[in-house]
Amino acid sequence: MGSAFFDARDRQEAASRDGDAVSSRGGAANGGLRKAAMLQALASVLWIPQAGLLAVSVGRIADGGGLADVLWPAFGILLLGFAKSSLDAAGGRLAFHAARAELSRRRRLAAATLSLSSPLDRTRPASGKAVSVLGEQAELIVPYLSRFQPARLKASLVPLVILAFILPVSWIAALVLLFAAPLIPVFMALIGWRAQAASEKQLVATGGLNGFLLDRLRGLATIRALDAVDATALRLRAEAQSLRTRTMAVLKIAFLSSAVLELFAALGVAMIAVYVGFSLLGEIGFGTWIGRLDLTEGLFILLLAPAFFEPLRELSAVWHDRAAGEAALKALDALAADGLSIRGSADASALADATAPAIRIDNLAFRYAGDEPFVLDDFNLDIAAGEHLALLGASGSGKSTLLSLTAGLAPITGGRIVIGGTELTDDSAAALRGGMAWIGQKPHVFAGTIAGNIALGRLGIAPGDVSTALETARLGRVAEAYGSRPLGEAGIGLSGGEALRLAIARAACNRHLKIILADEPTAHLDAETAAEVTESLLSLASGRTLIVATHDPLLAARMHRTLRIDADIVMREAAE
Ligand SMILES: Nc1ncnc2c1ncn2[C@@H]1O[C@H](COP(=O)(O)OP(=O)(O)OP(=O)(O)O)[C@@H](O)[C@H]1O
Repeated sequence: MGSAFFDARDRQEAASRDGDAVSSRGGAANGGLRKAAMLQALASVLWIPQAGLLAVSVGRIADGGGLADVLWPAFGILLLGFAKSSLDAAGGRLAFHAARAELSRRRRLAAATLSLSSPLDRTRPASGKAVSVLGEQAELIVPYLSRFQPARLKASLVPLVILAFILPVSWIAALVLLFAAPLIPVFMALIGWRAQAASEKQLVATGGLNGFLLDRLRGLATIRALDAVDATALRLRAEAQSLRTRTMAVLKIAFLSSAVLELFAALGVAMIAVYVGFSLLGEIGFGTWIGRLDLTEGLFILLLAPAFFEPLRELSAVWHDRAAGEAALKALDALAADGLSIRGSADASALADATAPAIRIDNLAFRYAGDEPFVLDDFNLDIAAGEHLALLGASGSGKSTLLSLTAGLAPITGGRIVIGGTELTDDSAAALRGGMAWIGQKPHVFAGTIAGNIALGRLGIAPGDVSTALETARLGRVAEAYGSRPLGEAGIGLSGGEALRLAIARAACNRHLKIILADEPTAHLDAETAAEVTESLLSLASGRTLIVATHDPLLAARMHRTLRIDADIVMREAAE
C-alpha cells in the first residue's frame, strides 16, 4: 500500500466544517443568483418605456413639434438609460460573486472528500485528473452560473413582457413574434442535448490527458531507461489528437446553435419590419385593434422587435457555457462522490492519555469489496502497552492491510479493534489517529526545506521541536548540510534511507504520538542504511507502542515479539 505520513485531524476538521456549511451556503448562492437575474431582467424591461418615449418623440417631430416637445421625453430616456445600465452592472456583479462563492463551496466539498478518501481505495481518481477537475474544469461553473442562469430567466420573462406591450398596439405583430419565438428554444434544446454530450466527452479527454501527462512525467526516468520514449510520445500525440477532435466537436455545435438562432431572430424582425413598413405606406390596413398603425405605434413595435429576441440571442450566446458548466458540475460531483473513505469524520483532538496504549484485536474480518475474498478472517491479536511487535508473513498475507485497519484507514467488515481501552469506531477514529504515525516504504517528500518537510505547517510545532526530531531521526548532519536550501520535488536530493529518517522526524514532532505503524521501513535499503533506519525507528518508538510489518529478519529481531500473520496457513500447509 501507499506510504504516507498523515495528520488526518486537519482534514477531518475541514470535512466536518464543509459538511455543516454546505446546505446553507448553497442556498445563499442560489438566492444571490436569483436576485442577480431579477435585476438584469428588470434592466432589460426598462427598454420598453425608453422605446415608448423614443417613438413618441419621433412622432411629435414628424407632426411638426419643436425641441420643447421632445425635451422631457429625451430626459426620460437618459434617466432610464442610466437606471438600466446601473441595474445591469449590479446584477452582473452580484451574479459573478454568487457564482464564485458556489464554485468555492463545491471545490471545498470535493477537496474535503478527496482528503478523506482511503489510501486503500483502488477507484480513487488519478491525481492528474483530480487536479484538472478541481483547478481547471471547475472554473467553467462560473460563466455557467453567472451568465447562463440569469440569461435563462431573462429569456423566459422579458419576451412575454414585451409581447404584452405590443399586443394592445398590433395583434398581428404580436402573433408574428409569438410564432417565431418558440422555434428558437426548440432548436436550441435539440442542439443542447448534443452540446452537453460533446462537452462531457471533451472534459473527460482533458482530464485523461492531464492524468496521462502527470503519470508519465513521474515515470520519466523509467520511460527513458526502458527506451519507451517514442512509444510514449506517440501515445501522447494520440491523446492530444483525441482532445483536439472533441474540442472541435464542441465548437462546431456552439457555432451551429448561434447560426440557428440568428436566422430565426433575423426572420422575425424582418417580418415585423415588412408589416410596419407596408402599414405606414397604407398597403396593409389590418392588424391593429382600432384604425391604422401610425408612425409612433409602428416605431414602438419596430424598436421592441429586436429587444424581444435579444434575451433569446443572449441565451444562445451562453448556451455553450451551460453545456460546459453542467459537465464540469458533474465531474466535480463525481469527485465528491462517496468512495472508500477513512473512518471517522468527526472533529476531534488526540486522546489526552499520556501512556502508550495497548491494542486488542478481536475476531477481525476484512475484505476490500463484497465480492472479494477475506484478507483477514477471525483474526485475534493482543499487543501490550509499549510493546514493539514485528508482523511477519508472506507477501500478500495482509500485513499492510492490518496496519491500515488499525489506523482506521478503511471500515472493517467484522470484529473490533480496541486501542488503549477505546474501541476504534467512526466516532473515535479521528482522535485515536491523532496519536498515531505511519512510516511507509517511500514517504512523500515535498519540494521545500527539510525543516518545512518535517513541520508540514502543523500548528504548535516550535523550531526546537524540529531540532529534537532531527536528533531522534539522526538526520541532523544532513539537515545542517542542506541548511535553508530546498529539496527537489518528490525528495530529489535525499537518499532512500534519509527520506525514511525524514518521515521518522515528522512523526517525532507529534507531541501526542503514542502508536507507530511502520510498513516495511527497511525494504529496498542496503544493510548499513537499514540498520541506521532501524536505530532511528527504535529511538522514536521508545516508550511507545510499535507495530512493524517487515520481511527484514534483523529489524524483526530488534522487536520485543514477532508474529507470523499467516501462521494458520503455514501450519495447515505443514500438516498437509
Ligand atoms: N487497496 C487494495 N485494494 C484491493 N485489494 C488490495 C489492496 N491492497 C492490497 N490488496 C490485496 O490484499 C491482500 C493483502 O495485501 P497486503 O498489502 O496487506 O499484504 P502484505 O502482507 O502487506 O504484502 P507485502 O508483504 O507484499 O507488502 C493482497 O491479496 C492484495 O492483493
